[in-house]
Amino acid sequence: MSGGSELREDVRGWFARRTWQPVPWSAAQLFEAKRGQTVSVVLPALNEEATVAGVVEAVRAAGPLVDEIVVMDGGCTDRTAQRAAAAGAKVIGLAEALPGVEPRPGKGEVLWRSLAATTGDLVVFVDADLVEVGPEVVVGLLGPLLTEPQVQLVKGFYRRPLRLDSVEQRSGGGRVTELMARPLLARFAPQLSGVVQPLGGEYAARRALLEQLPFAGGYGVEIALLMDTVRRAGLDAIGQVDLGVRKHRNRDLADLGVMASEILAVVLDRAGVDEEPQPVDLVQFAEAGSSAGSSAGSSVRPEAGGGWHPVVRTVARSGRAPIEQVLTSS
Ligand SMILES: O=c1ccn([C@@H]2O[C@H](COP(=O)(O)OP(=O)(O)O[C@H]3O[C@H](CO)[C@@H](O)[C@H](O)[C@H]3O)[C@@H](O)[C@H]2O)c(=O)[nH]1
Ligand SMILES: O=C(O)[C@H](O)COP(=O)(O)O
Repeated sequence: MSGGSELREDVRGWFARRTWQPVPWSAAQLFEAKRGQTVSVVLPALNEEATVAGVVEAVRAAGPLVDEIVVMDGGCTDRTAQRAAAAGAKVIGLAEALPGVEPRPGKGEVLWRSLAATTGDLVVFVDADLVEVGPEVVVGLLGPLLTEPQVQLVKGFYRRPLRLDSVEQRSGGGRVTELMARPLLARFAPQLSGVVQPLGGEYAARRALLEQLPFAGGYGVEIALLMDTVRRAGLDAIGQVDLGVRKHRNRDLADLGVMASEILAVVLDRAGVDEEPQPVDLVQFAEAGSSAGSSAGSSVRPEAGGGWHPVVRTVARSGRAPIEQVLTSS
């Protein structure tokens, strides 16, 4: 292991200027600072019936700071939509958000379409699988946007417990962040290495920025937004706030392998290394009788036989052009 180097000067300066810990604003102060601006909070949700209502209630507790709460139904087959609506959110389906544009799978697609389904000048994204969450998520993320005109994108950061098989470790979450995203940023976008949680699903931005950025289709969406924002607007357009502790549904390693592959493809694209990537067959291994990953979006083709067998999951990079191009042409 190597170590002991200094933080880059640009990163050290940015971290000092653009990191807020702890969050210094109250909801009431920020409500005053809105001055006519409106706020939409978007919860992307794919089968989150166990948690979505709790997240909606947490956002509602931010009071009049928030003008609309939209749960984007990413194709749920459970009771997410009913529970979100009962908790007070507007629920919008993918096709409804952008009629005439065929929906594609993936989280980035859900977020991209949410821009067509909402109107706020400021847009806050909060994952729908969070547990033990409160209004400070929204308050914290809006603070820099409402008080620092130069800031355009605000990422949340937190301590991340890891909860597997009903056992909770105090930290250890953010496995893809530590093993894939951070090493990739160090190599291809080191000016972003001061971002504590580059993959975090809790962030806010000015609509004017989001509508002008392309959106990666799957789980590459967050790292792409970071890389595209810094290229377009510079490091000081990004801020980050300490949101305390974040607990969510921790996926299994096989699913995270797919997520990591999607992130790799997006970073290589943005870095100009692999701008026209072909779909990749990610080969993972499962023991007979177990399931290697369970999420939708990738093809799973277990081979016959006992013992260990390969499971092939195809990872294709997809993405959308800036939504302003769609909205202005329709
Ligand atoms: O096709 C999808 C996939 C996910 N989601 C929703 O998006 C949120 C986050 O998805 P999840 O699968 O729980 O992601 P994580 O394992 O938590 O991954 C982390 O890292 C990802 C890559 O940066 C981010 O997209 C996530 O927000 C971030 O929490 C949840 O509300 C999902 O229901 C969709 O709506 N559609
Ligand atoms: O952000 C990440 O690194 C991935 O979502 C994985 O998170 P987890 O290790 O907390 O499940």
